[in-house]
Amino acid sequence: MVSQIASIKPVYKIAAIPGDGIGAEVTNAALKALDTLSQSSDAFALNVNTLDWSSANYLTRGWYMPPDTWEDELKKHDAIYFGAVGWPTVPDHISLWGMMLPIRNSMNQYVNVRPTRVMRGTKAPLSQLDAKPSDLDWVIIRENSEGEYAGQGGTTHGHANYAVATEVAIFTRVGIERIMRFAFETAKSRPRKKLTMVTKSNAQRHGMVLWDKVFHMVAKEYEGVVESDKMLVDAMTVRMVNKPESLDTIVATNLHADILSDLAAALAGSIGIAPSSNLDPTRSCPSMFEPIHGSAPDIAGKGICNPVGAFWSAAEMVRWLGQGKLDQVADQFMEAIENVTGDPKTRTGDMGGQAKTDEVTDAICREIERICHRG
Ligand SMILES: NC(=O)C1=CN([C@@H]2O[C@H](COP(=O)(O)OP(=O)(O)OC[C@H]3O[C@@H](n4cnc5c(N)ncnc54)[C@H](O)[C@@H]3O)[C@@H](O)[C@H]2O)C=CC1
Ligand SMILES: CC(=O)C(=O)O
Ligand SMILES: [K+]
Ligand SMILES: [Mn+2]
Repeated sequence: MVSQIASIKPVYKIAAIPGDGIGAEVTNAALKALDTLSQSSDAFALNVNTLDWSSANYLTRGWYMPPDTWEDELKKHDAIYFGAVGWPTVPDHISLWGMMLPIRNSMNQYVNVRPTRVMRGTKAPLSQLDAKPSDLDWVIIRENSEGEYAGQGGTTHGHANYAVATEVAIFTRVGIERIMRFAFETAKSRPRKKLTMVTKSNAQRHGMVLWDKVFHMVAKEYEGVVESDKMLVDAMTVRMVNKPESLDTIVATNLHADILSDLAAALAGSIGIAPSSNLDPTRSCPSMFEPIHGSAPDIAGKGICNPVGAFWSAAEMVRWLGQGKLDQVADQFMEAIENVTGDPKTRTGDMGGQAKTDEVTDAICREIERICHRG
């Protein structure tokens, strides 16, 4: 699907789904930065197809994604760039199940990679506990296709005061094994070669126990290569705060990793800086890149949201698309991001500054141009 210009520069087709609230604001910022990066680096080009799938349009059209055609539509692209979905006018379970979760499921995006580290210029709450910025440098590998978000369950007597509802978590051997292998490979690729596996296998005695069992099985194959250990999720929150330097790569279920990654982002300074990659490691479907935060209705429309998590997600998209050939360009993008977070004048309110989203975006674009033209 990737075409070439003058037989050297790859052109990638991107489906951009800005979605709701600040999702749209940060997507707009990320697309500007990506445009600057592609032109300044001259290493790739993007053909961006923006899809108007949102809660506002759901309310008038009755659908988030066009029924029957959305899967084929998305599969025409090399990657998906996503903002966020969710707005107070639509129940959150309708919006999440109207767009984001079906995409993750249908596009075989069974891995969600969530790196966190303390970016230059960030005031991490952990520093009050004498932790150094370098003490927090983690990658959370989130199981993204089943577990607590499998969508199984139901409601009986929903309108009665004796209503019954079930929410069934699903853990499959195949699902666990593939996420464990991905996590061990990620840990192996990082300098510390260290993996911590998180469950709640004391209280939850079936699915979580299967997680432990498959983890120990896969761990044997990495003996002497990757150091690994196991934590219960409640104690894990304590370790993240008190001993951040003892962690590197972390693997956890859909729900646990969702929660732990918001905690990780807050410990690193702000939820506004954290990225995520929803990956189909088989590359048979487009992978999806989005900041970990939601639509933030409390600050939407004010032009003050932090676009850094969206930029970092965009850098990860470039890295994924390039399959090794665009790593240098993605690194230049990251260098630009940290130069901008490092400057107090270009930090948004969540990072203790006063800059507007547009000012940060302009600064990033200038920095990208400077870095790419430097040499
Ligand atoms: N992947 C997605 O599309 C996600 C969607 N949601 C949806 O988003 C809506 C709001 O959810 P919340 O629980 O409030 O989570 P949220 O992540 O949208 O916001 C939580 C808090 O963090 C702040 N925040 C988030 N991103 C920020 C940024 N870039 N810059 C500065 N501050 C930022 C917000 O202002 C808010 O105070 C809901 O409808 C929810 O279902 C939530 C999480 C992920
Ligand atoms: C839904 C949500 O909160 C997440 O994917 O992070
Ligand atoms: K998001
Ligand atoms: Mn979340």
